[in-house]
Amino acid sequence: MAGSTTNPPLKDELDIVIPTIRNLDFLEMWRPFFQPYHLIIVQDGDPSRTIKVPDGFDYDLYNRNDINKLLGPRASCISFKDSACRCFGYMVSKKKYIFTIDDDCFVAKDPSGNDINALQQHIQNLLSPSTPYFFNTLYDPFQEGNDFVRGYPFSLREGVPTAVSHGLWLNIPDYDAPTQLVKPLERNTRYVNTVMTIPKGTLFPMCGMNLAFDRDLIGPAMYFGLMGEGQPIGRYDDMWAGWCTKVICDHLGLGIKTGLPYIWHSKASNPFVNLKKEYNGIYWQEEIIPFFQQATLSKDCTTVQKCYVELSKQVKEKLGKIDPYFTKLGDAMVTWIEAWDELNPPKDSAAIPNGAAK
Ligand SMILES: O=c1ccn([C@@H]2O[C@H](COP(=O)(O)OP(=O)(O)O[C@H]3O[C@@H](CO)[C@H](O)[C@H]3O)[C@@H](O)[C@H]2O)c(=O)[nH]1
Ligand SMILES: [Mn+2]
Repeated sequence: MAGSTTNPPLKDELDIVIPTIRNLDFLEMWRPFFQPYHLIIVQDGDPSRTIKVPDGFDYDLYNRNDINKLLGPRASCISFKDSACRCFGYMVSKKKYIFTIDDDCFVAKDPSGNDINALQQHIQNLLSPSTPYFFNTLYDPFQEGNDFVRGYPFSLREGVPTAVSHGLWLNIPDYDAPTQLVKPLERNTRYVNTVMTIPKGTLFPMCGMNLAFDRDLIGPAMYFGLMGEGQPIGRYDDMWAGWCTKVICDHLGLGIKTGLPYIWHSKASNPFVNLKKEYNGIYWQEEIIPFFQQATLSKDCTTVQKCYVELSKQVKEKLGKIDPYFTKLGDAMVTWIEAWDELNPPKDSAAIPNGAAK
């Protein structure tokens, strides 16, 4: 195990958010990298269960009683019995950056056999610009030992601020249930040493298990929707957040990167249980994707909150006809923003509303 980082980057500006229904022994493997940072643990399921956190970590733990107490009636927008509950951690954080990781994700090794400090790579991704307007064929021009290739317009080489860093996974890939059922033994052994900006106008399937983002730039868009108990859909929490986030990033001129870092995903969840959770999503997304591909936001939408509320109206209007669920979801999107703004008032009257692009 690599030695702990002597000078942890963004130590006081980043929270690590972990949704959990398990114990948190996985933190032992991450200790050298995570110990300097504050953890926000969102305990899902039965609040009377005690989740044991290994000694030596600085953390806040929130269970369902805490969520209900803090948000009151607005707690209805936070999912129960689904990893979507993690977005509560994004809302209560007071830091500029968030890294979220699942409790069955461990430290992976790079091809040289070194432990990968996923957090450090995410921070590097977030602190360097994105290039959504023109594709660099040598991939991330800001990566050490790389640059823009011939023909890349110099007027575009400054790039745009990076709002999201989407990491990947070795071992158990994030497959949907049908794929998992037909390929139960498939493991991802491919380590691709690159980071890419997702081009403007292109959606992507955002996975929440190894994800980091800039709260000030895009936080209010990171709502993981209504999933789990009482809802007709599950395991589309991160997908929904990713589609809303990408439309808003494109509108506000922000970037999203995918690729490094890798984590080692250790546990395959039950494909039959997953199929029950996903089946509506698999069917509905054939209409949801065109909705997001065609979504446009007016020029008055100058903050993430305004974009998000505008999007919620379109969700109700255009997706509400698929199923009443989307009307409920559209309302929950507004409740989320109300709760976000109540917990995250602008720092001072002159400040740009939280979540607005600088
Ligand atoms: O009801 C629940 C179930 C799980 N959690 C916590 O959420 C993460 C992910 O759980 P798990 O590893 O079992 O799920 P996967 O099928 O591997 O991954 C899915 O979860 C999402 C990504 O995070 C996405 O939908 C899929 O990739 C763990 O930390 C569980 O402890 C929960 O809080 N509540
Ligand atoms: Mn998992």
